[in-house]
Amino acid sequence: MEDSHNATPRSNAIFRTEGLKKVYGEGTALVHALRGVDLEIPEGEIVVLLGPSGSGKSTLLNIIGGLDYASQGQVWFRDRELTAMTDRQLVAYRRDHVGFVFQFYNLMPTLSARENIELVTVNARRSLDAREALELVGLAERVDHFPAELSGGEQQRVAIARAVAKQPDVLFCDEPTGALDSATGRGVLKMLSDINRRLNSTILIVTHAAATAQMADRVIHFADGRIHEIVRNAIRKDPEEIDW
Ligand SMILES: Nc1ncnc2c1ncn2[C@@H]1O[C@H](COP(=O)(O)OP(=O)(O)OP(=O)(O)O)[C@@H](O)[C@H]1O
Repeated sequence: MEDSHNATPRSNAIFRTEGLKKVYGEGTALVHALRGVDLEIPEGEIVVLLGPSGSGKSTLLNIIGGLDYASQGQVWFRDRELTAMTDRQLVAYRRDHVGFVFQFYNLMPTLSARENIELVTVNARRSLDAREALELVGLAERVDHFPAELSGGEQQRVAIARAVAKQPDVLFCDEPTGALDSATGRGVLKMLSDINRRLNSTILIVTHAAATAQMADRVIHFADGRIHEIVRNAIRKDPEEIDW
């Protein structure tokens, strides 16, 4: 990644925000999606963001993930200020450091599982090959299958393999189990928990499923564009041990 602004000293936080605000729209149609968020996320943790619909969770994820711009305030990734980066630097940040997993998988329907993964690893600095990535999610035998030949849970596992193939420092997961039944969703969360252990990736999960909080190191409760409460779990449960 290219150098950007180094205004503050390094801490063990992978992300830090100060006074982060986001306003959508203009004139009388203003929406205050983030109203001043101060946050530190330590390296290597699983962090779950919970909160009512419209409280700003996805907005926060998108800004930290370099997909959207803040209106005010600052965000640091390690010692680099994301909010001071140019578009080109943000592209490099996403390419080199970040993986995304969305609710609806976002796989290319005309490409096989292998090709979907190779599409994103072709420019990556250090990547697993498609088969290795699919092995991580238990789908190595489906490497030549197309999305339409896979169940929803399997498609989400391919999407996770695609996100982790770049060996990102951080995985952003926006409602990763929102389109899945609970047993399949539990399997997907187990994959994320295993990836956190094996690759040491920091994982941020936005979800409506409150029980997911039990698999986290840290739970951020959001309300009305602000952090309402942060809870640190003494014990992190395996998704298979959680009472859903
Ligand atoms: N592109 C946009 N333009 C205008 N308003 C937006 C835009 N994106 C989000 N909003 C508004 O910002 C607020 C926060 O939305 P956000 O999607 O971050 O909430 P959320 O907590 O993730 O909600 P959900 O759980 O329903 O996904 C909402 O009022 C939403 O309508």
